[in-house]
Amino acid sequence: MTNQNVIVSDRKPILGSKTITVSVSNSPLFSTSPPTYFTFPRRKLLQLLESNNMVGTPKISSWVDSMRDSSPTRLRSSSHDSVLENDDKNSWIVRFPSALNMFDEIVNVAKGKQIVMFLDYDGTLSPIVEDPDKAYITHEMREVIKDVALNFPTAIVTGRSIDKVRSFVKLNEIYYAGSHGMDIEAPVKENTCGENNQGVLFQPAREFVPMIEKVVKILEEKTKWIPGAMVENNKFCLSVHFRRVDEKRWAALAEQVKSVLLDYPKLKLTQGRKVLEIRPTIKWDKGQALTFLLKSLGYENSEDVLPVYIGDDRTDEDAFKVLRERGQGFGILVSKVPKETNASYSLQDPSQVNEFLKRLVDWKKKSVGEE
Ligand SMILES: O=P(O)(O)OC[C@H]1O[C@H](O[C@H]2O[C@H](CO)[C@@H](O)[C@H](O)[C@H]2O)[C@H](O)[C@@H](O)[C@@H]1O
Repeated sequence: MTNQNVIVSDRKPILGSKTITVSVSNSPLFSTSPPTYFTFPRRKLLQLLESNNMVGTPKISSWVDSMRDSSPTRLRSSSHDSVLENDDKNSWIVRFPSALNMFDEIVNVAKGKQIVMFLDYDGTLSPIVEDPDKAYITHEMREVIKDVALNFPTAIVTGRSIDKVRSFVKLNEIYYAGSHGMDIEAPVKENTCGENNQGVLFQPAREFVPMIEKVVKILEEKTKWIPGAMVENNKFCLSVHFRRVDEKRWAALAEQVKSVLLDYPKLKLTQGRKVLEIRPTIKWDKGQALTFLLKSLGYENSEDVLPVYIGDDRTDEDAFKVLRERGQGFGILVSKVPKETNASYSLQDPSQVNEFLKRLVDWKKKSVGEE
């Protein structure tokens, strides 16, 4: 059986449907001429094609390559020329200058406009740590987010579940967009009886919750023999962490995740920082969540709004891209190393994010005092 004999009729159905139609001609396995069309159960056909090296889905080795490079794509530089690497760094910081150094320019643009603040959580408000359950924010960071929220509409946009991120942030005054924006809640308000009302605004992937729960259980079972692997249920999506897995076992982990995905064509894979993220194939991401929130706040077509999004991860690029396309507001990438990005400015780490937010609050208070 050779590659020339079997043509998968369309690439897309490989990802999305239970069966795949192929055309077959002059194959030793199916000797038919003229070409004949067959429809196969998806999983069976993919296994057959894969075992014959004939399928276009990425091989485990390319999964592992991408896991190795699992922060947002670094700028490639010549492996043998460290001067070029420095040049890359210098030209990168010129293209994406520090938001602290450019603070005056930023607030100049903000004059007379309503800033709306969007903040990613992990790697932006809290430093990246080995144990995802211990990604706490500092007291200082909590205080400054609270101040930001008192001065500007503020949302935390995260891959985590809202419950989890709320347990870290412990603030009621802000919007939360959890599960990569697939779960959006308004600030908690106390009703007349003194009870807290949590306002769910949008959940475009509600029907996926049972599927995610099932896949979490399956993956926990399938990865429990891999030391350090951890599966996190993010409600409308899930994460398979490999930060604490020995690199020698990354291929094995990828195999397990890939085998599960074959059974769930309505789920897709994305990647974050040392994490494989599995989520519904629906067209919804942090960028769409940002657009949704601006609309909910009444700024859909406003000229007088300045959305600012601060984030560190690949998934934040969807929001940076939306801002670039709107030609309104800007993204700030949190990174110590040059990376491909749609952001406009950069900050190095959560402590610089803290400083930037503080300066923004001080500027706002001062400008209100001057009015
Ligand atoms: O959108 P985010 O708020 O950035 O969430 C993305 C993922 O963040 C978390 O994982 C990352 O942070 C962990 C704690 O520092 C770290 O151990 C892990 O390696 C990082 O990938 C979170 O646990 C994931 O569920 C989110 O998808």
